[in-house]
Amino acid sequence: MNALSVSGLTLTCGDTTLVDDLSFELPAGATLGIVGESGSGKSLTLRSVMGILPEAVTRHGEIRCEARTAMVFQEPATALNPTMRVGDLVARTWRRHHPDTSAREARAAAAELFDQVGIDDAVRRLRAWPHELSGGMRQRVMIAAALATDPDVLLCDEPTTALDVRVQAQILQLLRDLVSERGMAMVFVSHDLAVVASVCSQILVMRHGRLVESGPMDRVLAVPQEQYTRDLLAANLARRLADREGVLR
Ligand SMILES: Nc1ncnc2c1ncn2[C@@H]1O[C@H](COP(=O)(O)OP(=O)(O)OP(=O)(O)O)[C@@H](O)[C@H]1O
Repeated sequence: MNALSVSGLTLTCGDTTLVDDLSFELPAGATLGIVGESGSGKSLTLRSVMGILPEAVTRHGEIRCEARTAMVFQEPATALNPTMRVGDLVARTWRRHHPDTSAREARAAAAELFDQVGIDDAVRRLRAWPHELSGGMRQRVMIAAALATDPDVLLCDEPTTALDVRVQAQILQLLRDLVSERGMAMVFVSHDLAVVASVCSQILVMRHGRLVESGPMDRVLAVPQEQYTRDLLAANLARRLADREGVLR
């Protein structure tokens, strides 16, 4: 059964085509990475699924999604409301999706979610303001808020790009654990092929709003069919090696 099915998705802004006839399917519980350079249409594709496209963008094509979706964004600093304690954000989100629960139950659920996403001393941290937390902790709060809606599909838009490499690895590990524990499907967007390869078993490569190639991660990485995918792989390897030199220097 598919959690998500996208068919002939085309997005335009005036005369400009931003995403061109994109089709893909996401089986329940599967993990799909969407990669491509900046401007290739990855974020807009996710936003189409979530139903939060910018006003100027027009959508054609069909998106079938019976499953509950939740989205995690790149910049937890801007996605979090600075005037709301992080526990209140998660408890409110929980309550919106579990309307029969009391405020006390919602708070207990928020503490439980904080615990699940690896926030230490969860009950005390409920009272923290966003600015009191590190980038990694803020992203954990955003993931807890997404989980408060009991999603079947987690949509991640470059969730680790703003984080340093060590914290990035921790958040990727957390996402891997959550996906396997909850049997959730995930679509993970990144310009970084290595990041996507570490959390997803399927890959979809995009360029200029079009599908370049897609398939099982292992096959596409081992035997890329398209020159663009080969170039992406080479660029990724070069960047990783440069990072390594930086570390060794
Ligand atoms: N609100 C908008 N109005 C008009 N065009 C937009 C809007 N948002 C994005 N675009 C354009 O749509 C194209 C795809 O953007 P999108 O953000 O989906 O790319 P992306 O692959 O996610 O890149 P990035 O990694 O830089 O976010 C780009 O050319 C971008 O300039």
